[in-house]
Amino acid sequence: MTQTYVEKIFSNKCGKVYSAGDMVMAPVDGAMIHDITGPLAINVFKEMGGEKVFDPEKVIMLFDHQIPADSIAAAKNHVMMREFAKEQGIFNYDIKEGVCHQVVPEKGRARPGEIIVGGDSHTCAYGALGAFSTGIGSTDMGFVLKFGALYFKIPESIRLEIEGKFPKRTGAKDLILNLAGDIGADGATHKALEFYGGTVSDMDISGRMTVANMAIEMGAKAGIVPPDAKTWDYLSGRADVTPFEMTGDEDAAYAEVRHYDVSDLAPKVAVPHNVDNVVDVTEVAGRKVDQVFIGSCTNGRFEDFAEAAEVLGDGKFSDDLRVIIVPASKEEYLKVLRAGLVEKFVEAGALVEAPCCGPCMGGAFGLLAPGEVSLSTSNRNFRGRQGSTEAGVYLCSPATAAASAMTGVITDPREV
Ligand SMILES: CC(C)[C@H](C(=O)O)[C@@H](O)C(=O)O
Ligand code: SF4
Repeated sequence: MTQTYVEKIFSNKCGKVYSAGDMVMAPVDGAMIHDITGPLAINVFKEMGGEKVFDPEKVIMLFDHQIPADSIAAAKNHVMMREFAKEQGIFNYDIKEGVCHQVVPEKGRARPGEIIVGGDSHTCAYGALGAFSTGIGSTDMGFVLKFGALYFKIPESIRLEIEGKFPKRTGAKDLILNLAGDIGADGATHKALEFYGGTVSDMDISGRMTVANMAIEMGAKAGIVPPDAKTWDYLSGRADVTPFEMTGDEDAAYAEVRHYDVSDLAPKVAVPHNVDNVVDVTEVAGRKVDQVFIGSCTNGRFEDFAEAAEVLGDGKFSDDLRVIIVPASKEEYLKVLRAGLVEKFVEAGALVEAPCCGPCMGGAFGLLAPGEVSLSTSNRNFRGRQGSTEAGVYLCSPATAAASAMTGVITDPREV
């Protein structure tokens, strides 16, 4: 019998052969809570009569959205969660490590074949390491904290076969924006995306994280790259793992198989106010930008900043806009720092901030005024996402962001 990768994960975890569509109560290997949704989940846990969490070692707690506390309400949430962590014996990364979706993989807390849930929609990011990981609501999270398991309807998978070599200054972000444009914001609702093909094998873990991260922008429950040597390499020294082989069978009952060739891919931009509103950069080139944000769980890694730095060369950022650079984690921040990129970006005119979500969600800082335009390497451009509902957010790759930051208008990075 053949199975998709997702069907294999659930069958292994639940000890019986299951297929897409089946409802199962599956144990979770990890439950991530952060400063925004964590307090709600803890309240639900208590309302359910919860006294002790199912396993403190499997609960991952950190603060990333509003750090350091940007309001009294945020500070109170942090206090409440710190107390809960202490009382439950949960290790709390607090404000020290960075954005949840970077920190969880980095700390070796998402592994191939595991089922991980998180109180955040981009939890699908850990699919980059072959885990079935998905975002859940706070009521479900309260239940998970108590019981360590959750009802899942095993999703059907869409098999994506990606081939070809990325042309100059295009990469993982352009690919996933292209897929979002093609599949649409609800084209994969209740399904999982499974990524295969030479392009995906060649992609480093950073690129796979960019791709898996945005699966939810097509409505998908998960976006998964089955493990290979790169996955095990990334995990060695981070987690106690023994490599194994597991992949979706080619002739499994996929909802759909789609083929893509990236050899002719152009740098892509998602235009306000929807992620699937995707065009080639050439179509919007020349539009004025007020703020450039390079960071977030989608593109806040060393590889992303190295790409931006390569485009920047010895140049400067335009005086007509603000450039905000925020590494996604302490580990990534230190890599950027040690490579001399912080100095380079600061000299070029950027603000480099400590690891956090930053302007991505219009939470802590870097908000836009009415009429302003942001160019952002993050994953969402909904109306009001980064401040005023009268502002516009364009999404792009770090290369496009850097090229545009130098000119002050949306710029094709291939021309810099
Ligand atoms: C605050 C949080 C619940 C939210 C999410 O679930 O994704 C945020 O991280 C986002 O990116 O919109
Ligand atoms: S960086 Fe943005 S997308 Fe990622 S978790 Fe934070 S707010 Fe959500």
